[in-house]
Amino acid sequence: MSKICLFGASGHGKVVKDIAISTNIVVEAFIDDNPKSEFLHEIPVVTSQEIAAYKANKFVISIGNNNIRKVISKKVTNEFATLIHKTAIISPTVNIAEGTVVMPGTTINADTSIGKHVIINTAAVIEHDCTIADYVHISPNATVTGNVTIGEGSHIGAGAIIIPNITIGKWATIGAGAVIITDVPDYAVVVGNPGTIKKYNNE
Ligand SMILES: CC(=O)SCCNC(=O)CCNC(=O)[C@H](O)C(C)(C)COP(=O)(O)OP(=O)(O)OC[C@H]1O[C@@H](n2cnc3c(N)ncnc32)[C@H](O)[C@@H]1OP(=O)(O)O
Repeated sequence: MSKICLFGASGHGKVVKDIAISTNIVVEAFIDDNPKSEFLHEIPVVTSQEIAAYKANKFVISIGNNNIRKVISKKVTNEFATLIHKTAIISPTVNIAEGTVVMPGTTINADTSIGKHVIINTAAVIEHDCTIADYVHISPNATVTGNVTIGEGSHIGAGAIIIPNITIGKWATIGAGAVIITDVPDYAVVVGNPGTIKKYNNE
C-alpha cells in the first residue's frame, strides 16, 4: 500500500483524499502553511517546515488555484503521484502526467493527453484526441468534445461545453455554463452561450 502527502488542507484537499482512499492509497499528512486545525478528517496537518519527515512520500498538490499549483510544483522536490478515482472511465490510449487528479464519474476518451498537475473534476467528460496542458482545471460536469486543445493553466468552469476542434489558449477562464464555439485567446475570460470575451486575466 503506497503512502502520499497532500499539499493543501482545503475543501479540494478533502476530495482528493477521498480519491486516494478509493484506490487504497494512504494519506499520511496534509501540508499547509495556513492550517486551520491540527487534523483534517483525522489526518495530521503539518507545515512545509516539516516536509523533511515525509521525504520518501510522493505528493499531490491539492489546491484548486491553477497558478498556486504551478508555483508549489516548482518548489516541492518530492516525486508526484497521479490519482485516478476508481469510477473514472479512461481509455487505455490516454496519457496522464504526474500530479494530476481525476475525480469520480469522469470519462476520458481515446488518444487524449493530459498534462501535469491537472484537475479533471467530478463527472467531467474529455473526448477523444484532446490535448490538455499542465495546470489546467476542468470543473465538474464540463464537456470537452473531440480534438480540443487547452493551454497551460486554463480553467474550464462547471458545466461549460467546448465544441470540437477548438483551441483555448493559456491561463484563460471559461465561465460556468459557457458554450465555446470559437477559439479562445490566451488569458481571455469568456462567458455565455455563445461564449464571448468579457475581459482578460492579465489586464
Ligand atoms: C468543485 C468546485 O467547486 S470546482 C470550481 C468550479 N468553478 C466554476 O465553475 C466557477 C467559474 N467561474 C465563473 O463562471 C465566474 O463567474 C467568472 C470566472 C466567469 C467571472 O468571475 P469574475 O471575474 O468574478 O467576474 P464577475 O462576477 O464580476 O462577472 C463579470 C461579468 O460576467 C458575467 N458572468 C460571470 N460569470 C458568468 C457566467 N458563468 N455566465 C454568464 N455570465 C457570467 C457577470 O454577470 C458580469 O456581467 P456584467 O459585466 O454584464 O455585469
